[in-house]
Amino acid sequence: MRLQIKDIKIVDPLQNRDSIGDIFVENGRIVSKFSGDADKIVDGRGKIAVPGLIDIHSHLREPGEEGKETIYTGTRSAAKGGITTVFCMPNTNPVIDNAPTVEFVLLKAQKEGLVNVFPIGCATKGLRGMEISEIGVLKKAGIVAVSDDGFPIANSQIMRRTLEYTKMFKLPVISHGEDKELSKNGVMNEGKNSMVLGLRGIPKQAEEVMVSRDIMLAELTGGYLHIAHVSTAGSVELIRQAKKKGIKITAETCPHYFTLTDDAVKVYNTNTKINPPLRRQEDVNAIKQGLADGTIDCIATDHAPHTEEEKNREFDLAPFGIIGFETILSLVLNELVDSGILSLSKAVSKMTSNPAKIFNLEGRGTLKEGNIADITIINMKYSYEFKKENIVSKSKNSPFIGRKFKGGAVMTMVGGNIVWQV
Ligand SMILES: NC(=O)N[C@@H](CC(=O)O)C(=O)O
Ligand SMILES: [Zn+2]
Ligand SMILES: [Zn+2]
Repeated sequence: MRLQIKDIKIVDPLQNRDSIGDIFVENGRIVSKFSGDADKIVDGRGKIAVPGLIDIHSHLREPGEEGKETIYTGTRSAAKGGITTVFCMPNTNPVIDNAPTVEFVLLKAQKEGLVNVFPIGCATKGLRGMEISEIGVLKKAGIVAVSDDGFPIANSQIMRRTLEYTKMFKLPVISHGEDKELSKNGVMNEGKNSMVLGLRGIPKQAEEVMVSRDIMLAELTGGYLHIAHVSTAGSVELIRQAKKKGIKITAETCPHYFTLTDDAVKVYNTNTKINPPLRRQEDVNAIKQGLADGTIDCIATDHAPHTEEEKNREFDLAPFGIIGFETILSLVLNELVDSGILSLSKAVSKMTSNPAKIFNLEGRGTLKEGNIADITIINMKYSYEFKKENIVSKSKNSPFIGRKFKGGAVMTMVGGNIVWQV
C-alpha cells in the first residue's frame, strides 16, 4: 500500500521542520519518495501533518473494569483525538504486575486496538508499595515504564530501591505525587472554594511534599524520575530547580491543569473531581510558564473513565478522574497555541518527540524517513462543539462537554493506515 499526502504543512519538531511538502508512506513506513503512483492520495491543502500524538498517561481499564472502558473503545476514543500511541496505567484488575497481564494487554491491543498500546507496569507488587515488582520480567514482556500511579509509594526506602533497580533496565519511574496522609478524605483543592462548598480540601503540599522527596531520591540514586500530572506552581518550581541541578527528571501535565481552576467545582459537577485536584489561577499560570520554559516536557491526558452511575453520586462519594483523549489536542491548540504560550511546534513536541525520547520509543515521535507512519492531520479551522452524544469513549465523564473548539484532528493514521477521519 502506497499513500501520498499532498501539499500539506509538515510540522515535525525533532527535525525542526515547518514547511509545505508531501509525505510518502509505503508498507507502513515513511519513505522519501516512491517510483510510480500512489494507491491513495490525501489532499493536504490547508492542513497540518504532525507526528502521531503519544499519550503517556491513560487508564484503559482492561482487564477488569470493562464497564468503564476497554482497549477496543479506549483506542477508538484516542484515534478520534488524534492520538496514535497510548500508554496505559497498571491499576487494572488484575493489576499489571506480572508478565501474563502485560501479554494480555498487548495481545488484546493487537487484536482489537485501533492505536498502539504500551503498558506501564506496577512499580510494586499489587500496587501495595511493599515489595518491588519483577521489573526485568515485565520489561521483557513489553512495559515502557513503571508506576504505582494512584497508589504512590509511601515508603521512601522502597521508592529509593525502585529508582535504583529500574536504572538497570533504563525504565523511568512515573510518580504520582501525593502524600496520602495529607490528602486523606480530601475531594478538591484546599482553599476558599473548598471552605465555601463545604468539601474537604487537599492542600497543594500533599503533592509538593512527595515531588520533593522523589527529587531527593532521584538525586541520591541517579534513577530516572518522571513526575505525573503536575498540578501546582510549587511542583513546577521544584522540578525547574531539580533540572538546573542536573537531576534526571522529566514531567508531564494534563490539559485540565492549564485550562480549569477549582472555580469549576462550584456547581458540584463530579466531572471536575480528579486527582490531583484542579487548583488556582496562579497554578494554571505557573504550569503554562513551565510548559513554555521546558520545565514540563510532556502533555498527557490521564484519561480516567468512570461510568455515569459512579459519577452521578454525591461529590464526596464519586470517584476521581476524567476522560481526556478526545479533547487534548483542541485544548492544547486553543489554550496554549492560539494564545501564543507555545508555538505549534513546541506544543507538538510535548506530545510526540519528547515522550518518544523519554520512554525510548524507537521509530516514533517524528516523521523522519524510515519511521513508522503514525501521523496526525490537524485542521486549525475545524470548528465543533464537544457534545456528550459524540463521545466515543465508553465513559462520558468530561468537564468539557458543551465547550466549543476551533482546531483539531481530522485524520489519524497508524502504521500507514487511516484509522480515523472526520
Ligand atoms: N487521575 C484520577 O483522578 N484517577 C485515576 C488515578 C490516577 O491517575 O491517579 C484513575 O485511575 O481513575
Ligand atoms: Zn495519578
Ligand atoms: Zn492516572
